[in-house]
Amino acid sequence: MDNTPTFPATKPQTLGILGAGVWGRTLGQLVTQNGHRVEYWSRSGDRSLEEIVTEANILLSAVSMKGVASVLSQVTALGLAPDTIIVTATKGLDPQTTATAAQLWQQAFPARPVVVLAGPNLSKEIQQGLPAATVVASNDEGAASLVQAVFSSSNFRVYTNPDPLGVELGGTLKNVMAIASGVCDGLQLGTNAKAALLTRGLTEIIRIGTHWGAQMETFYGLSGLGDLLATCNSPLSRNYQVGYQLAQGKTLAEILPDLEGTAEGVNTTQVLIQRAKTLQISVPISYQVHQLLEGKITPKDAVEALMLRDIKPE
Ligand SMILES: NC(=O)C1=CN([C@@H]2O[C@H](COP(=O)(O)OP(=O)(O)OC[C@H]3O[C@@H](n4cnc5c(N)ncnc54)[C@H](OP(=O)(O)O)[C@@H]3O)[C@@H](O)[C@H]2O)C=CC1
Ligand SMILES: O=C(CO)COP(=O)(O)O
Repeated sequence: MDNTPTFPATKPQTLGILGAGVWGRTLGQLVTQNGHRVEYWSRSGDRSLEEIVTEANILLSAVSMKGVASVLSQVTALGLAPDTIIVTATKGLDPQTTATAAQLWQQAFPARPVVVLAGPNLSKEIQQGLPAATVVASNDEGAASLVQAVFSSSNFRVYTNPDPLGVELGGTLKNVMAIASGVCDGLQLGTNAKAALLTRGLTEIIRIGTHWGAQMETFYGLSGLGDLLATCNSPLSRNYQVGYQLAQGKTLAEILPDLEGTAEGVNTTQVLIQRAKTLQISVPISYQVHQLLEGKITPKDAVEALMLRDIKPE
């Protein structure tokens, strides 16, 4: 029996990748290896956004959250070809609206398929060709299947999912818990503490996500638990690095300039607390991370505050 893996055949696609940062270039590397054409757009690049948008069958945004609204308004002004599919790989919350990136893209292009790509995807490991898996989620099954075919390879196993909000929130909210995990390891609190933190952190993510309208089961998948485990247990994670260095006594102003790329969890925490307060959702771990990022408490204060909360059933 021939064990050569067979992947869904798809004719060569042209991907326009917005945001030639760490993740954009890593994703571009994956699809180039699969025989597809990639054109990058970056503010410092030599290709115009119009050129990239015009040529793309698939327009993939790997822009960090702080830039999504600006890029989106430029793309909206240009317009898209009728059959262009939008993929968003951003893991963040918009500071102005608290919306996710996919929600902003879908609001701007209501009749067009929007696919969310998220999973346990530390870029450096993927750049080394190490095996990984991810999820592509959309309300449009055909669009998700096409993106699945474009990215699938022997090193990158891609699953589809019909809950784009749950997939995106899993990847977004885990970054808050990654900061907390970095603090946990930076204070050398041990494996028991880390296990308790991740377990309660997943509960908090599910509470927020289902309140937001996502499906509970999505958070037990690759984009939820999977990405939580990868990000919270790796010094490759920028968000983990933020927490670890805060535990060592550094300030955010000292930490952020030295990071490679963007630690989305800093902005996500700020926006999440704002939204949780309005909606009165209990987010004890996120709240302590916020207090820490604001410089209002020390890492040890945060741990003590969580341990001394009123006792309750699990
Ligand atoms: N790195 C990783 O391991 C992973 C990252 N992600 C997510 O991908 C997203 C990007 O992360 P990452 O690539 O690491 O971050 P980087 O900081 O390396 O890249 C961010 C990109 O966003 C672009 N950008 C930022 N602001 C603007 C703006 N105002 N206008 C236009 N472009 C802008 C930058 O463009 P320019 O080049 O023009 O400056 C840059 O290409 C984040 O949401 C992250 O959570 C998801 C999975 C893995
Ligand atoms: O999203 C990621 C892994 O899935 C990358 O995590 P960081 O943004 O914390 O580096």
